[in-house]
Amino acid sequence: MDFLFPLPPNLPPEHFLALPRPDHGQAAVGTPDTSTLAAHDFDVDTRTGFMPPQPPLVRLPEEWEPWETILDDALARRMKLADKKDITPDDEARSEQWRARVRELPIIQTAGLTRSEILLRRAHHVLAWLMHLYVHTLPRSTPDIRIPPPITVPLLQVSAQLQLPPVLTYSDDVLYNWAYKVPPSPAFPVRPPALDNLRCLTLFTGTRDEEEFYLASARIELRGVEALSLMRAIMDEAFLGDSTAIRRITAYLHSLARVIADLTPILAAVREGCDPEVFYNDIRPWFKGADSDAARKWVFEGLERDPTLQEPTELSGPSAGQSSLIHALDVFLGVDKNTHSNFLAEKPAPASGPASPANPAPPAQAPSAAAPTTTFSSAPGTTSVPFLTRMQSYMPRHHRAFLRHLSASPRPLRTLVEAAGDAPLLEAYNAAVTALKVFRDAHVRIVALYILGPSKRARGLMGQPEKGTGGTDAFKFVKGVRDQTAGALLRNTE
Ligand code: HEM
Repeated sequence: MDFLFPLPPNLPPEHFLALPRPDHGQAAVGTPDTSTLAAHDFDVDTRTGFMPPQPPLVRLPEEWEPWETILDDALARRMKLADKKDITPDDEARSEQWRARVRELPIIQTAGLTRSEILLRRAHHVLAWLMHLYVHTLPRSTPDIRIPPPITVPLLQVSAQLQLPPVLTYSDDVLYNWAYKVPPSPAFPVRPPALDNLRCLTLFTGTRDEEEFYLASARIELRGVEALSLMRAIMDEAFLGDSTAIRRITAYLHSLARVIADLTPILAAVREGCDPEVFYNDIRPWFKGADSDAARKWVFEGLERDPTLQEPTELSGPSAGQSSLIHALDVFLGVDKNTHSNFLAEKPAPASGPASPANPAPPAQAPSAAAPTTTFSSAPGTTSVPFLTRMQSYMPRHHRAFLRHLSASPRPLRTLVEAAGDAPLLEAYNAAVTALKVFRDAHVRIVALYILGPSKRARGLMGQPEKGTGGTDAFKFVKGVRDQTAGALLRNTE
């Protein structure tokens, strides 16, 4: 399939977008190979972007069936979060029964999974889900969180292969967690799913609220696919850089602004299917990673059974802050110079070992002149790497490579716009940045509704301050990123 952004239909022949280029024909020597912007190398599909074009695998082969069975069992039991106020001794006994079965699982070899990325992805999905179920059903009185060898060993091995942290990521709960609601007709077996034709494979709570929470992101990923082809078209034109190119880039940027504008109502629609109190009290606690619980350490038992394994250091839970699409928009528009400078300033850096496949190093970050503007502690990090940069190490490695490719563009769009001195181009660039800022305005409102409000109510009900910062830091963080997006608008200096 041709990845070039298709020209709008019914263009009059004299329209500038329809004019033949003066230099069309053979590509000049040194032309950047922007066709790779959505190539196989980056695992970015022309129809589904960062989502796979075919529904993810729903079950591992026989050899790994014990993991699938015990996951099915956990989900069927509808186990309760350990810190639920209404948890009964019966609930506790049922979840302990399940955890005992996990501890008794054999340590299944993972060598046979390494032949296929798709098998590895499903294994990461299943094992990470098992680990979160195990950890968050452990009674609060348990001093340390000990993750048993039947989970630790394969999860760390699979994570090392995928170069992902051994914890639930956005790719586990969004990118590789969907199926068609209604399968496509056999005549069109590989067809990107319509936004309303998606369902999820795995849910902690089995609620529509949880499903709609993941699907909001999935729909944004799918609607955003067009942005990737526009980026490619703009990069091609930027290489040519003549006056026709500037006019075309201007038009493409207005299209990009429209695509980004379409993401905002999709985000806002999460309210129709996901109740804020259900999200805050019943869904979000399952996502917590090791760094959300200052009082208890996560101990990975069985590391000594495989000398290649290392104590993991990156253990935040899943976040849409790991969406490569939104990062790609930031990077392409050059907004990341602002937005990717948000540091965690309050927490001490966790002890971090050397980078390894299981502890993927965050992408290299150019030293930023911008001072940290917000603190953020619901998904903490090191003091030396900003949160959004760190979140890139939670993305599938091909998508990380894609972002690196994008940020290494020899002709960055923002520089081009600044240098061109062309008012319509600058206006079009600002339209795209404004659309992203408007998306983040809506996101700030969502975080207020889903986290800040419920955390305040929880505090009120308890009649005492909630431990930690509640939702305040998350709220400050997303507001900071929104303000930094607005700060990326360019002024017309003419
Ligand atoms: C009920 C829905 C949502 C809630 C409650 C929510 C909450 C949050 C929170 C608390 C953060 C701070 C980082 C963290 O804790 O992980 C965050 C970051 C972020 N979220 Fe969401 N989010 C929601 C939906 C979405 C959706 C659908 C997207 C789109 C893919 C999205 C994209 C992002 C991005 C890109 C960040 C990083 C900050 C930024 O770039 O603006 N969120 N979100």
